[in-house]
Amino acid sequence: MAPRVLIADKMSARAVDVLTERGVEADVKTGLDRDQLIEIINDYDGVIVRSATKITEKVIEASERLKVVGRAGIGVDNIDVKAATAKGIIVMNAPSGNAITTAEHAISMMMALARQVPQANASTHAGKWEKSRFMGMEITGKTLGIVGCGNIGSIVAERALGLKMRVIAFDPFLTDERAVQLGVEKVSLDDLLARADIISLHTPLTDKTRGIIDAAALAKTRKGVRIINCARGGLVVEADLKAAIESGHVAGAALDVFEEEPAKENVLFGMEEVVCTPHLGASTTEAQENVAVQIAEQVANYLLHGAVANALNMPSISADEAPRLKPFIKLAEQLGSFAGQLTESSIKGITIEYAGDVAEMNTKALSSALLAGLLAPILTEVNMVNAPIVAESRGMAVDEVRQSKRGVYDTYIRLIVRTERQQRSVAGTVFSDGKPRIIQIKGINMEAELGPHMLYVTNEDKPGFIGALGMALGDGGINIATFNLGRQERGGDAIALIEVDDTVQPDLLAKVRALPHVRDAKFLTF
Ligand SMILES: NC(=O)C1=CN([C@@H]2O[C@H](COP(=O)(O)OP(=O)(O)OC[C@H]3O[C@@H](n4cnc5c(N)ncnc54)[C@H](O)[C@@H]3O)[C@@H](O)[C@H]2O)C=CC1
Ligand SMILES: O=C(O)C(=O)COP(=O)(O)O
Repeated sequence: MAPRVLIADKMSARAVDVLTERGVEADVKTGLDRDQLIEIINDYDGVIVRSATKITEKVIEASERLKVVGRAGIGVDNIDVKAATAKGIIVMNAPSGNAITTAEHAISMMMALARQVPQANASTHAGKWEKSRFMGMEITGKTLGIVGCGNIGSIVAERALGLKMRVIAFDPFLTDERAVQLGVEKVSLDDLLARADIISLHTPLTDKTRGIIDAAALAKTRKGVRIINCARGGLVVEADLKAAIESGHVAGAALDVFEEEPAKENVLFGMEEVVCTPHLGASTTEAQENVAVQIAEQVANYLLHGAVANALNMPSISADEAPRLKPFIKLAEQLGSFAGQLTESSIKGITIEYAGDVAEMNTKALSSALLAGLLAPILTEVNMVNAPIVAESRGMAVDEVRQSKRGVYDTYIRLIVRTERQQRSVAGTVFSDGKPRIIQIKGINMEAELGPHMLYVTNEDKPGFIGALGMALGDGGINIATFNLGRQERGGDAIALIEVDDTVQPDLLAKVRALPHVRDAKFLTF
C-alpha cells in the first residue's frame, strides 16, 4: 500500500507533485483545528506543515500510524519534537530553502526602517506630500549587530557588508574562522548591544534566547537604536520594546514575527516607529517552491526508502546508503535485542566495535538501531529515534570503536554489554546474501541466523546433551527449524542457538533447564 501524507498548511503545489510522482499519496487539508487534525491523523504515515498547524503532544499521542513530520521551512517550534521523538516519529525540516529569502526580508525591513518607507508610502497615497516629515538614516558606515549568525544571519551579514555596513555578531557557536571568512567581528552580547546602530535577530526561539531583547538588554543599547526581528516572536519582549520606543531610546523596530500569531492584536500595533509584516520572511515564490520540493522529497525518501535527511531527532541516512545500510541496521538491532533479552541487571555501559567495511558506514545510525534493540526488551516505547536519548538519560555509557578487519570476517559488529554483575559480548556480520548472522557469543564462534523464535542454551560440552534437548523439545511439541552449536573447547563451555517454530512455554523451558549439563536456557524473540 502506498504511504499517505497529509499536507496541513498552505504551500506550493509542487509538494503534491513531488509526492505523487514518487508514489506517495498526498491529501491537502489546510486550516484544520486541533480536534479535526486528531480525528484524521491516523490515516497518514506523514504530515507536512509550515508554521500555522501545531503538531502538539495531543496530536502525536493520537497518531498510531504517523512516522514522519515534515516542516516546509526552518523553525520547528510549532512541533512537539520531544513528544515525536518519544514515539519514534522523525521530525525533519527544510533548513536552507528559505534562508536567502528571509535574509532579504530582514534587509528590506532595515531599509524600510531607515527610510520610513511604509509610513511615507501611506502618507503619499493619502495625498499629503509630507517631504519634510520623513528624514531618514544613511545605512553606509553604520554598525549592524547580528544576534545568531547561522544560515540566515550569515546571509544578512554578507548582504550588509555589500551595503558598506560594519557587521558585528554575537553567536556562542560562531567560530573565529567562520567570523573571519564572513568578514564579521565576533563580539559578546553586551558589546553588540552597546555598539550596534541596528540589531537584527536570527536565533531560534529556545529557553536561552526567549526574551533576549528585554528591558535590561535595551537599556544597554545606544540611544536611537533600531531593532529588527525576522526570526521568532518571543525573542523580543514586546511590552519592553514599546516602553523603550515611547521613552525615545529606541528609534524604531521592524517586526515580522510576534509573541502570539496570528497577531491580530499587539501592544506595538499603531506605533508610528514600528514596521510590521505578517510573518512574511519566507514568503517568496522561490523560497516556497524550494522548501515544498525539499520537504516532499525528504518525506517521500524516508517513507519509501528509509533515507533520513535533515531530521532533528535522528542521524541522517542518505538515499544511496539506505539500501546498503539496511541489513546492517537489522544486524545491529538483532545484536542489541539478543543482549537486551539476556540482560537481567541494569546496564552500566556498552561498547560497540565496528570492524572492517562497516566501520566506514554510518555508525551513528547503526548505534541508534543497536541501542533500540538493546533497550526494547527492558523499556517500553523505545525506538531508533529516541534510544540514544533514553540511554543517556539512564546514565548508560556508550562507546564506539572503529577498527580495521580482524579475523576471518570482512566486516562485523561486536557488542559488549557491562552490567553490575557481568560482561557479555555478541558479534554478528552480514553475508553476501544480505542476511545478518550471529558469529560469536561470549567469545564462542558459531554461525546462526536469527528467526522469530529462538532458544538459547548454555551448557557443558558433554555427550548426550543434544539428544536430550531434541527429545525434550519433541515431547513438548516444539519443532526445530535450525540448530547451531559452538563451544569454547572440547568438554568446555558450550552454547546452542536453536530456531524453533513456536513459542517455548515456561514449563517446557524449565524442563530444558533441568536437563543434564545445561547451565541456563532462555527463549528469545526477534
Ligand atoms: N520570519 C520567517 O518567516 C522565518 C524565520 N526563520 C527563523 O530564523 C531563525 C534562524 O534560522 P537559521 O538561520 O536557519 O537557523 P540556524 O540554526 O542556521 O542559525 C541559528 C543561529 O543561532 C545561534 N544561536 C543559538 N542560540 C543562540 C544564543 N543564545 N545566542 C546567540 N546565538 C544563538 C546558533 O548558533 C546558530 O548559528 C529561526 O528561528 C527560524 O525559525 C526562518 C525562516 C523564515
Ligand atoms: O521557516 C521558518 O522558520 C519560518 O518561520 C517560515 O514560516 P512559514 O512557513 O512562512 O509559516
